[in-house]
Amino acid sequence: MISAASLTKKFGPVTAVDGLCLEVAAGEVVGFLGPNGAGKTTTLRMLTGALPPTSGTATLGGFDVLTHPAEARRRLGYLPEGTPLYPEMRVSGYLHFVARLQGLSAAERKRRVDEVIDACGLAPVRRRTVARLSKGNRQRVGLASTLVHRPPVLVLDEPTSGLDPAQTVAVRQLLGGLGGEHTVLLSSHLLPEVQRMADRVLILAHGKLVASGTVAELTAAAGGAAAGSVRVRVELRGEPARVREVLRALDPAAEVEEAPGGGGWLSGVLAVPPLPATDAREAVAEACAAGGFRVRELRREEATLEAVFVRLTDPGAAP
Ligand SMILES: Nc1ncnc2c1ncn2[C@@H]1O[C@H](COP(=O)(O)OP(=O)(O)OP(=O)(O)O)[C@@H](O)[C@H]1O
Repeated sequence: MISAASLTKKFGPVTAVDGLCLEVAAGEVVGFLGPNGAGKTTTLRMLTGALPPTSGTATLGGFDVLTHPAEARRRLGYLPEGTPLYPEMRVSGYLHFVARLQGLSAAERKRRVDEVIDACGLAPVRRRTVARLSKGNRQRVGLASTLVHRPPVLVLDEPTSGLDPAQTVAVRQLLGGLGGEHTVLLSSHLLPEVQRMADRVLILAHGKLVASGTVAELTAAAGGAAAGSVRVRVELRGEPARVREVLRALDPAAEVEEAPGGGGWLSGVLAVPPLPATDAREAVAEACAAGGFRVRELRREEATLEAVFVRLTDPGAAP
């Protein structure tokens, strides 16, 4: 539904996007992650036809965004960064205006504007001018304007950026309801957001795709990449030097420090290499029992998308 082939953009000496290839299938919700300056906005602008690439092609619903812009745009709802809105217009007037630009008939406009006002929770402010809206409501108007012509493809650049936590939750819920009916590509800095909403994640660094997969696939790969070992966290009580000695027998780099709350409890984090037919936690539990330590917590630490992101986009770790 969305596809890019060898998409490249150079701004003078800066290569913002470097030979990017991607595919988003119909009905998928894909999160687009990357640190500042990775090239996310530039990519989304090229995918939507807002910015011509230096080389490569982008298609929406099978239509090349440069050679068939009208067909491609009809299928697209694009929420650019910092939604441009007309501050002096009223909410419903603005949405009618956008619907007319999208070629909807008068009857369709009336029906669709009412529908998106309801779907986006804008009924209480429909008569307000855009200038008087909160940032969260302005963002909802931006989203409503991308949905008004029922586009199958949505490209959303940082849809929750700058919102307070309550507004973020509301906008996220709104976006959460869009999967299935729409194909969504959404950029974000917020890893938990992407972790919750996206079927699949693309990670961009230095203009190149460095990872693509489901959240589960990427986190599993990150866990495995740490020398195939499993990270285990344990909270225990024992003589600190002896605890260090026992845990470091399992992992020479085990970290041991005072646990939050004090009271003589220590916290240890260690990476246990793969053991034949034994769970890493069992090995730690056995070592603690043999050391005579009292254990109050023992758990496997799952790699988070955050860890994947840091590992893949860290300049020191970048390929
Ligand atoms: N119009 C432009 N002229 C020159 N350089 C640009 C232009 N737009 C973007 N760049 C450069 O291209 C690179 C990628 O920028 P881009 O805005 O696409 O990154 P991003 O991943 O969206 O970052 P952010 O998360 O900060 O929005 C950056 O080095 C940026 O400075």
